[in-house]
Amino acid sequence: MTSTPRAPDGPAVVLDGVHKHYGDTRAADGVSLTVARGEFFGLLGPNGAGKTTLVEMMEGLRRADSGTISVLGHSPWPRDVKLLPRLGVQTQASPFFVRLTAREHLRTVAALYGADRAAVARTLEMVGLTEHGDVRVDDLSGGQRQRLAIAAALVHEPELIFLDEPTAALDPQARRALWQVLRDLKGAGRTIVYTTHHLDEAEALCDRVGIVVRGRITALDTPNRLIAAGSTTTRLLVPADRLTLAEAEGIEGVRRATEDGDMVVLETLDSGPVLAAVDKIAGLRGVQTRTASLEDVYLELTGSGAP
Ligand SMILES: Nc1ncnc2c1ncn2[C@@H]1O[C@H](COP(=O)(O)OP(=O)(O)OP(=O)(O)O)[C@@H](O)[C@H]1O
Repeated sequence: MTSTPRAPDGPAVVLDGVHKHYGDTRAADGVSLTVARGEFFGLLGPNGAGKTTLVEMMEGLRRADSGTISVLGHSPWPRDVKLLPRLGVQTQASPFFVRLTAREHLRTVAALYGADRAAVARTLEMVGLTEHGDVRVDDLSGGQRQRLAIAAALVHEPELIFLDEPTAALDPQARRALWQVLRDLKGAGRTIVYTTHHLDEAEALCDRVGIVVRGRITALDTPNRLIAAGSTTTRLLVPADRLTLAEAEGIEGVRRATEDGDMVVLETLDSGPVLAAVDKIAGLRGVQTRTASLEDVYLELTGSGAP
């Protein structure tokens, strides 16, 4: 394996005033951010917000129009052959050698980076594909292929790992298993830049998240601080057979009441008095309380409307 000396300190990624336009579309509109070494950094945002553009500029796959980008202390553009082995990249359209088996595919990728055969077996095991190692890539299921793409990003033990919606096609078990793999990688000191549409995932895994809207970072902090600074709305869910929408709307302190299946959902900034009022009308049996989650904050920031 190429022995690139590891810079002991300095951030993993620094973007400063980065712009990227496609015609009139501002895919990156003056983005500045720093990802620390060892950090698990999440990028969130609606479709077309500019996440892939940002990540691909960090990976050296696209060139910024202006601004500066530093990855492990180097400029990723023009592509730097010394930098590439230190990066692990899984994209939404990762290339495969489809006529090879999963194991052969991974061996080929490993050979490109100078990683050994033991790394291939270890990485197949890590993503739960050992028993599918002899299956041809084009015969793997969508989720198995996705796990192989993740394995290909990890096999050479890169310092900085870019994962673009890695759990999109995974079943719940595989998704949770990948979470553990990622936590272990973080525990081993790797830096992870992670794009996802799963807010629960970002909340569970990421040290910090950046929320991208129309090419700009509109929020950047730990999930907990974003939640604390954002929505203070509490939702009370009351069985609809005991409280009508009109009754709910009549309770002082209720900002909004909606029906969701067999529950009436009351949104309030002050849950105590509202709970007391609900108790008087309907009793508290079966009443559930939901405090704000990262998803609420995300929906507020991206203007996608409340659920
Ligand atoms: N090569 C390109 N040529 C023209 N427009 C592009 C190109 N690549 C991306 N865009 C546009 O730039 C914007 C940002 O796209 P990007 O793929 O970065 O968004 P994203 O946040 O990754 O979206 P998604 O969540 O759907 O993957 C979109 O409006 C997209 O249509």
